[in-house]
Parts: sequence; structure tokens; C-alpha cells
Amino acid sequence: MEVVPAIVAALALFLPFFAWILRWAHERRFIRELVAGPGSLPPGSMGWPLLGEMFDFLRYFKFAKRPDDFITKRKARYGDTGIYRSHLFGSPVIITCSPEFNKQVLSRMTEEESLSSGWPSNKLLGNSSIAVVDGILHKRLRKSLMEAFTNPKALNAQLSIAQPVIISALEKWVSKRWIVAYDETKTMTFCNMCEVLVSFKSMELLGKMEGLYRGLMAGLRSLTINIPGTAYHHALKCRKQLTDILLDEMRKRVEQAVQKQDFMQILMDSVDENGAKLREMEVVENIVSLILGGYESTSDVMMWGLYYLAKHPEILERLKEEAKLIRKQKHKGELLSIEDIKSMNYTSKVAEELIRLANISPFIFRRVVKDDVVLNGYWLPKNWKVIVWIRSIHIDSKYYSDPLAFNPDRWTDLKPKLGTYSVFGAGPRYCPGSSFARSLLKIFLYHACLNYRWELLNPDVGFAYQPHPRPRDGAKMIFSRAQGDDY
Ligand code: HEM
Repeated sequence: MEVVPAIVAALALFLPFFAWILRWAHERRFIRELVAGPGSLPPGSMGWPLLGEMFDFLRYFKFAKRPDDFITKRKARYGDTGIYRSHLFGSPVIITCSPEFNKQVLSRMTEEESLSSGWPSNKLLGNSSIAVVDGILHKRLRKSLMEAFTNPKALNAQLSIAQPVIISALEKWVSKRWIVAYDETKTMTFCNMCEVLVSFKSMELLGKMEGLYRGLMAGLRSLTINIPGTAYHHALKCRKQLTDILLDEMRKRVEQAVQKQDFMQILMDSVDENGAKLREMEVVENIVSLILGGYESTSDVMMWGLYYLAKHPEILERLKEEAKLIRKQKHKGELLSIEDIKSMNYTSKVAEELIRLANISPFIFRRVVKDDVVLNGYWLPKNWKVIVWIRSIHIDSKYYSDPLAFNPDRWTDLKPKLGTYSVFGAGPRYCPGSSFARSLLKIFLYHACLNYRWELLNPDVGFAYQPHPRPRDGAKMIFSRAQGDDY
């Protein structure tokens, strides 16, 4: 009878000691060879063997629903240094979370510096994806894409494709009576991306591709364990099927000498200074990445648009006033032009406020590749990952007054200081689709507020933060046509 309490007492004494030894050994494993580095390692902890600080990370993102407290806790424990060390996603990492450090990391590039893109799985994105490559290929891809996104003729073509997709999706929502905005805005944006980027229209094909993309994205967020049954294994299969569909389309265009007005064509026709074209896989992998980059990010902001406007009828009213002024100057059924979109002063502020609050990218990954990097005396060791934590800055009262309030008017005079507004990243990898995303959002707001009404079914539901911030019910709402309005 006395044996059990004795075992319990021994365990109570031994377990904390054993835990301390495990953590100490894990810390030493990474720190041992680093004692004589070119700077001091940022404060922090490497956590547990294998898991690192992943449990703490998931605790704040998934369970406590207070993602930024992951950083707040480190500030409280190690001081407000703006840079910490940790072990996350299976790697030793340096986390930067101050405007100054974030700016420094994001402005660096591999050829002259040592920081490369550090997305967890190149195999899923592809080795020639713009989000993965550095150097000459990165510059060349960006040049072609920026041209496609900013050339007025191409932009007009993109808008004339995107608007009918948005209008027909809104009409479909009315026929459903109630919708889960998180899902519906995704399907609408997916159709938009595929039509603008590869001219795919068939609903059957788009439905199939969206399923494959969801599989691919689940793999990007999972552990890279390639055995049947894992999300990663499934994602590799989805990627293969997606690249096959896109390769098939490319080859058909070449065989039938068909030219289309889309991004695939721009990439297929792009030549470098020696007249060399991109290889087939370079085109295909970049189309895959463009759809990945634009799909969920843009749709989630639209969902937040419906959510916040349902909660702020006074802002919806002002938005409507602006939209009505534009519509007055148009014929029935006439689509918005680039000039109309540029003229949307109040809508632009609403869009910017939505993008800030939606905080789609919580952080950006980099990897220290060539040499150690030293930032303000802190050492970023070679082969470590860097996580640039951007989301907490966008809702920090130091930079945004009453930061959680949905207040489009803050953008009337606000010019964010460098490093305090990085929703689209910064530096050489700044999001090439940012102005396209802003335009899509404004078009969506215009059509939605002019012609429809919606009401949240669960206005007080809490939020979830994984994989992206959203109301827990996905913004379930009644969606109907506004009385007395028509196109
Ligand atoms: C609200 C919508 C969007 C948000 C919040 C967003 C956010 C971001 C961020 C933070 C980055 C920087 C990643 C890094 O530095 O590693 C990025 C890069 C990128 N985005 Fe977006 N994005 C959006 C829309 C789009 C759209 C519509 C497209 C294309 C159709 C797109 C395509 C890309 C691509 C290809 C990159 C990689 C650029 C590079 O590595 O050079 N994004 N985006």
C-alpha cells in the first residue's frame, strides 16, 4: 500500500528534473557550436526535443485564440528586444517582430545577402516557383508578372473578366438564401483567379481544381511526412494532378498555335535578354504559385468585408453613397473601369482597413543560406529559419490608435511608418498581386453594397486563427437582393 505513494513522490521529484534535462540538452544541441558567433544569439528558448516550442505556438493560435500573445509572452519574459530565438516547424528559428528588424530582414535578398525565401516545402511549390527562387530567375519572373499586373491594357482585360464572375457569384448566393461567406468567397475567387490567369471557365474543371488546391494547401500547412494517409502525401498527389492539367493546357496552346490574353500566355511569351523562353515547368509552377498566392488571401478579405459591414451599417451606407455616384454615370449593366476604381476614395479606405484587420499573413518565412547574418548585434546563424512576425504590428496601439476598431477613416491621414504596415510583405518579394487584390476587393464591395443585403446569423460568434483568421462559423449569413435596386 505504501509503494504507490512512494512511486508518485519519486515521479513528482524526478519528472521535472527529467524535463529540465531534456530541454537543457535540446538547447545545448543548437547553442553548443554557436558560442563563438559574430554576435549574440537573440534571447529565447529552443523548447523541447523534436517539438521545440510548437506546443506553445499552437496553444496561442489554436486553443487560446490569442495568436499575438505568443509574442507578448516572449516580450514579458525576455524583454522587448523585437527578436527572439525559438524552435518551430521542425527547425531552429529566429523570430523578428519589431518594425526595425522586420524591415531589415524583408529588404534583404540572396545574391548580395544571405536571406532566401524559407517556405516550409519547396516540393509542393516547385523549385522554380517565384516564391522559392532567388537571383536572376526571381528578377525575371517578377518583371514579367509586374508588367502583367500593372500594364493598363492587361489590367482592363483582367477587370472585364473578373466582374462578371463576381456578379454571377452574388446572384447565386441570393438563390441560396443563406451562405457561409468563408466558403462562397473562396469558390468565387478561385474561379476569378483561374479565369484571369489561365482562361479556364468550365465549372466542372474549376470544381476539380479547387479540390486539388485545397489538398495542396493543407499539405503546405502540415508536417512534411510523405507516407500514405498524411496531408503532405495527399498534397504531393494534388500538385502532380494540377501541374498535369496546366501542362496539358500549355501544350494545347503550342500545338494549336492559340494565343490567349492571360498570365499563362505572358509567361509563355516572356524572353530574357538572350531571347530564351521560360521552361514548361517554370511557367506551370508559377501559375500554381500565383493561384495559391491570390486565392485564399483575397477571398478571406472579402469575407471580412461582408462581416464588418454587417456589423457597421453606417459604414455600409457611406460605401453605398459612393457606389451610387459612380453608378449614376454608367449605362445599365456597364462594368467598372480602372478609372472608376481609382476614383473610389472611401471604398479604398474601407478596403485598406479590411486588409489590415484581416491580417491574412501572420508571418513571412526566410532562411539564412550563405553566411551568418548579424542584425543590430544579434546573430542569425546559417541554416536557421527566420520568421518575420508581421501580424502583431498591424494591431499594435503604438502604430494604430484603437487598433481593433474597424475604422476606415483612419486612412484619411495615416501614412504608416516603414515596417509598421507589411500586410503585403516588403522589399524584393513584396506581393506582386497587391494592386490586383485591392481592385478585386473594391469591385466586390461596389457590387455587393449596391445590390444586396446580408445579415450575420451568429453576430457574436468568436474567431478562429487557423489556417487563417475567420469568424468561427465562417461568417454564416442570410443573403438577399436589396429592395428596389437593379443593375
Ligand atoms: C489580400 C490579398 C493578398 C495578401 C494579404 C498577400 C500577401 C502576400 C505577402 C505578405 C507576400 C510576401 C511573401 C514573402 O515575402 O515571402 C506575398 C507574396 C506573393 N503574393 Fe500575395 N497577397 C495577396 C494577394 C495576392 C494575389 C491576388 C496574387 C496573385 C494573383 C498574389 C501573389 C503573390 C506571389 C506570387 C508572391 C511571391 C512574390 C515573391 O516571392 O517575389 N498575392 N503576398
